[in-house]
Amino acid sequence: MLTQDEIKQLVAQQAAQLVQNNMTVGIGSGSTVYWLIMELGKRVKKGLFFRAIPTSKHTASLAAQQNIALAELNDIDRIDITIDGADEIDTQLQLIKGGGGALLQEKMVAAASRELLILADQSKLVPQLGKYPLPVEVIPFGWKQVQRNIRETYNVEAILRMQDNQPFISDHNHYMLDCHFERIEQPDVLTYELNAIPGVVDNGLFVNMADLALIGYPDGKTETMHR
Ligand SMILES: O=C[C@H](O)[C@H](O)[C@H](O)COP(=O)(O)O
Repeated sequence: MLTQDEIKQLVAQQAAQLVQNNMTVGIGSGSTVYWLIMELGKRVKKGLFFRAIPTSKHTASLAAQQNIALAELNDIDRIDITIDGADEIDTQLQLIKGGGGALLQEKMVAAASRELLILADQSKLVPQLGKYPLPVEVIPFGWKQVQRNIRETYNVEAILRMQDNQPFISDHNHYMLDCHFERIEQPDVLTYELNAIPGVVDNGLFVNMADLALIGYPDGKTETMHR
């Protein structure tokens, strides 16, 4: 039986084979994507050339260490494929992302992509989104008003994410509220409502964005899901 980390490596190895010469590729963030970057680094060493649009500072730095060519989202027209992880995936391939704090750039890069492929181990598959606390990225000014608004509107806990006893700061200098919905009945409605609250920058629901998901299992099998 494979460990969770070995499953992440397995799906990353398969996904890395999809990258072809001269493609423009969005590279997600997180521990699954770490293995993707390592695999792509090996292929770059053997002569593969592609442009990567990173979704976080951390991904940019890992990719640079692997000699992967980086490009800015502003400098390209369309991205051929983006490969990313997720915190939860439902059967319709709706997602919760942002557990690592990178949801804003991830969503922008995904939106500019012809195809979004999600890599995950089976523990991320859920019948309904919401057990994983939904990250909501907010500007620091007046963030408690956003917290109060979410608490009162939805009767859920919205907890300020902390790191080293300080508020967690995203790559774009925002705070993160982790919202314990437990059950999200209508992700399409919720994402719209949350993003309409003044002070919210974006939230971790990725609705109708993923085209494919590659799911890995402890027995070493993988499954491709389509939306
Ligand atoms: O902000 C982080 C991203 O949305 C990640 O893709 C997500 O948290 C999954 O990360 P991991 O592969 O480490 O479980």
